Amino acid sequence: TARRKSAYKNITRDVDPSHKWDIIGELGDGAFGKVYKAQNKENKSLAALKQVEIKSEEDIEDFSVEIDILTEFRHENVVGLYEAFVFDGKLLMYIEFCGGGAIDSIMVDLERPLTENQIRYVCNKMCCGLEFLHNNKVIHRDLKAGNVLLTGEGDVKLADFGVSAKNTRTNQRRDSFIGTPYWMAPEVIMCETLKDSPYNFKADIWSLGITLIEFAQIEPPNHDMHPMRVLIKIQKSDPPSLAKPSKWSKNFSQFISKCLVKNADMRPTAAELLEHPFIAGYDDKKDILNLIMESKAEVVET
Ligand SMILES: COc1ccc(Nc2ncnc(-c3cccnc3Nc3cc(NC(=O)c4cccc(C(F)(F)F)c4)ccc3C)n2)cc1
Repeated sequence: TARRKSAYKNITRDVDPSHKWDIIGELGDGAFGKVYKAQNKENKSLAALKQVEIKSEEDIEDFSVEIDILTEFRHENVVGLYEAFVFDGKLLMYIEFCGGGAIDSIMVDLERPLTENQIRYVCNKMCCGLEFLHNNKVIHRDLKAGNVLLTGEGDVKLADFGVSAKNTRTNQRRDSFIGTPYWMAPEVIMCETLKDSPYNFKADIWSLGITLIEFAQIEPPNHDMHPMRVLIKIQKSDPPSLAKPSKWSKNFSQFISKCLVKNADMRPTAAELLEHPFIAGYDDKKDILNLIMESKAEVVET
């Protein structure tokens, strides 16, 4: 099938990756497969390596969507794929390594939320990445602080460590796997937009709004509720907002309220959000660089 061809296009088969890449550490045991830190033998560049057991061609199909997205749609605010291999019954993906890690881990390590200026910078870059993905018909589906990576140079990269974005292009969902509910837009839960695709890209705009509250408060709204209860609450309740609005600028509260509109059609696009005074032209990475230095220093101490 055409799809199978594209899977080959971006995957190197029957070549042993260890000729090119050394494994130099472990990044954690993800929801599926293991994730390592790897270094390119020639140019010394660093990668995050995900290895997954491959039992059948079907398994490769699953990952080919993700590999096609990361290979074909390259953007400075989306993680980049160096290369993918199928070798010795395993699929291996080498992703450019982001030295700062994920923003949820940074907030947990430092035991504090981001400042408003850090949020403005990260939000601006997330909207750039989202605009790019949406223009290429890619819906992220699982935006949250845990899927926003920082590089050592203070760049912001959208990632997806979950299972949701794999079928992005085909919109077929192999299993009716439902993502983490806290960030889920009302219509995604309701699936009222089922007539076209279960999601449209405006769901990412809602999740962006929830992620901004998470940046400001370390946890998303309703984090203390049971996930099943949250599904009902998100549908029934008015959109959430900042717990202590007086702590934040009017622009910030207003930006969030523009994202958190229950009617998806009334939500702005990422491109429109880039014009909002909260983030328009805000490009000062100073505060984010300080955050990364502190977070790295903190790790060294412990
Ligand atoms: C514990 O401390 C750290 C320190 C640094 C890092 N840095 C880092 N940098 C790059 N990737 C990773 C990573 C960590 C755990 C699991 N996977 C990681 N990257 C990765 C991402 C993907 N795929 C995506 O991010 C992805 C998949 C579908 C869609 C999309 C998007 F929509 F965003 F384009 C993105 C595939 C394979 C890998 C190895 N981790 C992580 C943890």
